[in-house]
Formats: sequence, C-alpha cells, structure tokens
Amino acid sequence: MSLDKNRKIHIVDTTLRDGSHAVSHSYTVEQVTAIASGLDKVGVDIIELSHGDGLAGSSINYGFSATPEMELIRAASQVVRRARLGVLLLPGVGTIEDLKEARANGAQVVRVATHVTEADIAIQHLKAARELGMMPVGFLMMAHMAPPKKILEQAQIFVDAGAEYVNIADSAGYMTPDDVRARISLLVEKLPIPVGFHAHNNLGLAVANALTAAECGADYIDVTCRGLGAGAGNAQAEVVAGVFQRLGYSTGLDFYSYMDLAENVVEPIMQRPQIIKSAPLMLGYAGVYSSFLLHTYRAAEKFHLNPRDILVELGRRGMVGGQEDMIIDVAHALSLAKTEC
Ligand SMILES: CC[C@H](O)CC(=O)C(=O)O
Ligand SMILES: [Mn+2]
Repeated sequence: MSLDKNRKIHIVDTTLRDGSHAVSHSYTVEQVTAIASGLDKVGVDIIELSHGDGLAGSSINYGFSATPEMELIRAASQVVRRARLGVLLLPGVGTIEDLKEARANGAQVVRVATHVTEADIAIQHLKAARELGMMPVGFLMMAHMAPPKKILEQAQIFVDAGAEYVNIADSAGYMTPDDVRARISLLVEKLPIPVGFHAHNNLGLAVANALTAAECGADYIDVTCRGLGAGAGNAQAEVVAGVFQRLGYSTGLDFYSYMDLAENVVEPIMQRPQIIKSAPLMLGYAGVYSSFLLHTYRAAEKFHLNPRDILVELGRRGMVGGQEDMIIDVAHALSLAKTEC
C-alpha cells in the first residue's frame, strides 16, 4: 500500500455517534439535520450516527436517547447527499434486526465494533451488512490492550468476513504516537484492505495520534466537531482539517466551513466544554474505556469516592467495554476497603 501523501484520506465524522456521549444522548431531529447537512457540505466521507454505544444502546445501562435513533437516522438520510451515512453496532448490544432497520432508514455503512481480541463475534454482522448492501467495516476497540501481531490476527478475521476496511480504536485514549505507529504500520503493511484510526483525547494526543496514523498509511481517520466524544472526546475535526491541510494531505474537506459548523452549530448544543478534566485524564493514564466515565462518576457519587480511584482500579483489573455493571462492584469494594482502614 502506498504511503503517498497525496492519497485521499477519508474523514469519518462521528460527532453524531461518539459525540452523543458528550451531550448525554440528547440530540434532536433538528440538531441532527443541521449537523448532518453541514458535515455533508464540509466534505466528510462518512457521517456516523447512532446512540454513543451503538445501535440499540439506548437503555438503562448506557443511558436513554432523547429521540429514537431510527428517527435520527431517517432525518439525516434526508439531507445527506454526498457523504455516506453510517452506524456503529456492538454485537450483543445491537442485533442484525437493528441493522436492517437502520438500513431501511437510510444507513449505508456499518462499523461492527468488538473488543480487540474478539473479532470473531462480528463475523455474522459483517456478512449480514454485505447482504443488506451496506459497507461493512470491522472496528477493534481498546487496541492498546493487544500487541500489534495480535491485532493483525484479529483484523484478518474481519478481512475474511468481508470488511471493506479495518478500524483501530484507542478507546481509552491511552496510546502515544509510538503505540499508534507500531499498530497502524503493521496493519497497513500486511492487510489487503485499508486501515482506519479512532483516537480519544484523554492524554491530549488525539490529533497527534490521528496524524501519526495517517503518516503510517491509515486511509480513514475519525474526528468529531469540537472533539465531542466519550471521555475527553475524540480528535477535533476542525483541528485535524487544518493540520492535515497545512501538511498537504488530501482530505477533500472545506477547512473554513468545518470551523464554522463546529462554532455555529455544534458549540451551542454542548452541555459543557470538552476539556481534559482529572477523571478523563485518568482514563488515558490508566487505560480505561472512555465510555466508562459517566458510570464512574455515578458510582463515585454513590460511594463517596474520588472517580480517579475507581478508574485506577478498573485499569488495574483490565476491565473492558461491556463490563459497565462491574464498575459499581469495584466502587463498592473500594468503599468497603476504605471503611476498614
Ligand atoms: C460503543 C462502542 C465504542 O465506544 C466505540 C468507540 O468509539 C471506541 O471504542 O472508542
Ligand atoms: Mn470512541
């Protein structure tokens, strides 16, 4: 695969999916319509939209969406002309039935996300996506938890299942540019399909990591307006647009329109600034799944603990996405240990 700087870098904007965590899944049809049509004009390649935890994530466990995601997908599909509309699906949270409904409402791409060592649970969803005429993408979460060779082996499972590209996610915002380089370079060298990268900004490295991924040959880069996303958020779209443009990468983005969209449409929706507060910083430091943040805040409040202490323990135990219900157990154990002291 060529590392030509002039190759097209495909931008995947996940403001309406990962960004949904940062607004407590409160997007309305009007907001989605405005953001999706803005992203389409800005020139992104894929607009990802669903509950922050993927299709059917709206639940007591993950937090309810204010508006049913199928309504939001339908609304976006009516205004998106150029970009492809995508959804994210975690096998077990979302089902093939949910995927069919998303397809019927206009979704064209699905990224099937699994823990970095569990790619095999995505096989049937990737095959179903292809049968539905969608673009199937394999998405490996918590990629810092596996060495490059293991990730390659898992990515190959996606290739065999018909994925059109493989996306690596630094879900904990734990990686440094060296970690990204080691993983992306190997995949780009060995895989017959393109590679993508999804950063989290818990250590303030999201844009640097996104750039490193592109330098190492990743063809798909995830971003969000104003960096909205779980934990300290994702790689900030407008910044990525500016940095990539200045360095001569070909993204097809209109940098100025992206800045305007973030400033005029997304920023007024934000419930709080997307900054690296102590707890998100701890996610990155301890290697904890970014979506655990809100659960951790709730558990900390209930057991009168500092969220940082819970996060360090979650990192020590190597907890992964899907183990949200264990956060309360960890908090309980820590509070018992505290009272015994
Ligand atoms: C809900 C799946 C997960 O959060 C996907 C993602 O954005 C990540 O792993 O960072
Ligand atoms: Mn994410």
